[in-house]
Amino acid sequence: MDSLPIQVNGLTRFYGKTRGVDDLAFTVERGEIFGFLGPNGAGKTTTIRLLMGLIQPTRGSARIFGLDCWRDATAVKSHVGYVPGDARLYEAMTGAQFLDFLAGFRPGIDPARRRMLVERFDVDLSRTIKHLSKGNRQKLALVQAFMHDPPLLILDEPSSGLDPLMQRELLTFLREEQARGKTIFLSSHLLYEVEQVADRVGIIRDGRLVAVATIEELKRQRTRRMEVAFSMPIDLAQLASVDGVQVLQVREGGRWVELGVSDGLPVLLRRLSELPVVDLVYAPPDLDSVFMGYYQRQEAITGERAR
Ligand SMILES: Nc1ncnc2c1ncn2[C@@H]1O[C@H](COP(=O)(O)OP(=O)(O)OP(=O)(O)O)[C@@H](O)[C@H]1O
Repeated sequence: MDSLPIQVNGLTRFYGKTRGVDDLAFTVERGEIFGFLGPNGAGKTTTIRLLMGLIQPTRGSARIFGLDCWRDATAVKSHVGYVPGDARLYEAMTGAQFLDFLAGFRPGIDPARRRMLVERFDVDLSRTIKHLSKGNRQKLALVQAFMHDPPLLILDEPSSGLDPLMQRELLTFLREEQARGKTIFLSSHLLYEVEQVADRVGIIRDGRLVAVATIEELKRQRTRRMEVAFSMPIDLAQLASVDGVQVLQVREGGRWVELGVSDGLPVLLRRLSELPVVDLVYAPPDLDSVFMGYYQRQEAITGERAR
């Protein structure tokens, strides 16, 4: 298998008149973790369903290891571990029966690997699936995707429903799989999650790819929000003069400020340490600030052209 794990070209899918995704183009290299980021309804699940050959493109193509995702869908599936966004499992089976059932289609599964995954993700195999909580179903969906040890993992919001501890465990596991040479396509609407593991990200909004960037580039684009409360009004100039810091809002007569931090955190912290801080919230990086960065840059480019 010399071909790229994923190669997408002009990929377009409409649902009647509704745009699912429009003219997507990107590749995923062997051995990388590629984050696929976008808000709800952006087109992540549509893209993944096209990759898995579950729906047909309106135009364009998607290839996995050189195979056409629609025409060669059966062959594609044997190379991929897939966690669907809405894990619809066989309700009447127990977890163990479900894994046995799937193993029937995928000969050669190593029982030790299956046991390791069940333990690691702490899956209760004895209960009927319809009686499992959302998180426990999700964990079972992870085990079935990783069980046959495929070279490519396609994961549609795999951490949804998992508690924070298990979310972290999943990210650790993905890094280990990458170290074993696996390629991972990870969709998420959580920037801070993707930032922890991905090498590159594709950002999708309203069905269109806004950008493909390395994590370093992405981090340069985004701003994080910080709220700081003080015991008395402060001189804002001390904060506003830090490079990479913007004062977004001031309330309570200068005793509460909201800052946008794109750079300069160490300098900012030194300044704050000299001020009468009583409380501080540093929000996780969010997707909106990334979009803002890209739109501002886009406007700057188009503005320059118009001049
Ligand atoms: N079966 C369908 N029929 C009609 N429209 C659909 C269908 N599936 C998706 N869409 C539409 O396509 C667009 C992209 O949806 P998609 O589910 O791919 O987004 P998403 O990024 O996965 O969002 P979420 O995170 O909410 O699952 C949305 O406008 C959605 O309403």
